[in-house]
Amino acid sequence: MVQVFKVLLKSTKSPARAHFRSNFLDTLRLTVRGGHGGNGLPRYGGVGGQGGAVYFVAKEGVTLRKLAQGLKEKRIVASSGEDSSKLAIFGRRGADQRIEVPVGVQVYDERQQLMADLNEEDATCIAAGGGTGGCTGNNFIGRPGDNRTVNLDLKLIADVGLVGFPNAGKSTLLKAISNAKPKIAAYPFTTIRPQIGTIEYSDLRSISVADLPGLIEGAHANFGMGHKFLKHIERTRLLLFMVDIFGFQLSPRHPHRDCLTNIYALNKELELYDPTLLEKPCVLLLNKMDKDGASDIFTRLKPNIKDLESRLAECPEEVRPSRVLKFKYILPISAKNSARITQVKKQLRESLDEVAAEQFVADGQQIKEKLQQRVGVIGPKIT
Ligand SMILES: Nc1nc2c(ncn2[C@@H]2O[C@H](COP(=O)(O)OP(=O)(O)OP(=O)(O)O)[C@@H](O)[C@H]2O)c(=O)[nH]1
Ligand SMILES: [Mg+2]
Repeated sequence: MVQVFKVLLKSTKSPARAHFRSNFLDTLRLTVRGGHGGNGLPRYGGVGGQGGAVYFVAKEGVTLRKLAQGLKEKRIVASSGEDSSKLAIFGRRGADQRIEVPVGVQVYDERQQLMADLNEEDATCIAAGGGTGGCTGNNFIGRPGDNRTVNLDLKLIADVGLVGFPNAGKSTLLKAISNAKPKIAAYPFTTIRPQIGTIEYSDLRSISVADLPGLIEGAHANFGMGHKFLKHIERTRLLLFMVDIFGFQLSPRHPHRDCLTNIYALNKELELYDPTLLEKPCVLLLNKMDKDGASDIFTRLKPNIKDLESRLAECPEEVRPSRVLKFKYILPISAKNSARITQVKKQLRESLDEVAAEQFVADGQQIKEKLQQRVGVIGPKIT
């Protein structure tokens, strides 16, 4: 495996290397400690102040890089509670440490257990609680606060996630349909960090689209920082697959794969990373239709792309998925010439509405089942 990765690194020149060196920060490890509880005063029954807590608050506009740069050290300690004294029988509570983190951060403890998913503005979680102040229950000796290492893992939240191999034209499309201004170039790995663009509709509705760096085969096994990017797909509601109608070849050392095989290969990467991703609603765009010969390829492959099962047996084994994707729509486009861009926008909106309607029905069903369980056998039947 390592060997394959080395070959891959060698064969993909500077842009790929830039990709691997990318310093986009989407994880951050911090040590957090709640303040120590103040001591009580046994003679007077005085209670020590509670130690301060370290807590995280999700805020738009904050990035993990800014957060890391703003911290003096990666250890955040809240203040201790004050001891009880003759003049202050109830010791003052220690000051909290309030840390702003980006919206979309998940907080994990040292055992990789999820502590909190801060997926909306102002969502809050206590990372380390303060120690109790000294009182009768603890012989008037203040307790230490929680002390742990936490991992902040940022997963972007967007309505739509763009998925494809490098150079397919994902960023070109994002530029054409949204307010984003991504870098576009004729070599793989131009996009080295996820970027979100917003599509504005005339009725003031807006949809967010995440442009993700191109995947490579083996991304599921973390080649090409695959996990770093695949994880962002998890939180999108719709996957927008994009392939070059002429196929793709990562480097002369790699096989050239036609458009159909690339669809299978993307399918397989997602399946290996997390098979539940295949259940997400998805749309397929076949790009670069402006180039000579594109229509012929499209006409030839269209029936097979529509029914991915039909040629699955001929797909090379290393990229053959065990379960194929079911696209809601398949659209041939030219992102560069903005051909069929209006249709893409329309389809994305319609597909998201369908997803929302399906979710609504599913939620309703779930509520009904819960009510049914509560009412039990003696209650009225809910229809
Ligand atoms: N002819 C043609 N070229 C296109 C089209 N869309 C994109 N390109 C070209 O394809 C190349 C790659 O485009 P990008 O938008 O950077 O591709 P990408 O998928 O974002 O690539 P990565 O960021 O490396 O994953 C650029 O040279 C684009 O000008 C298209 O519709 N037609
Ligand atoms: Mg790009």
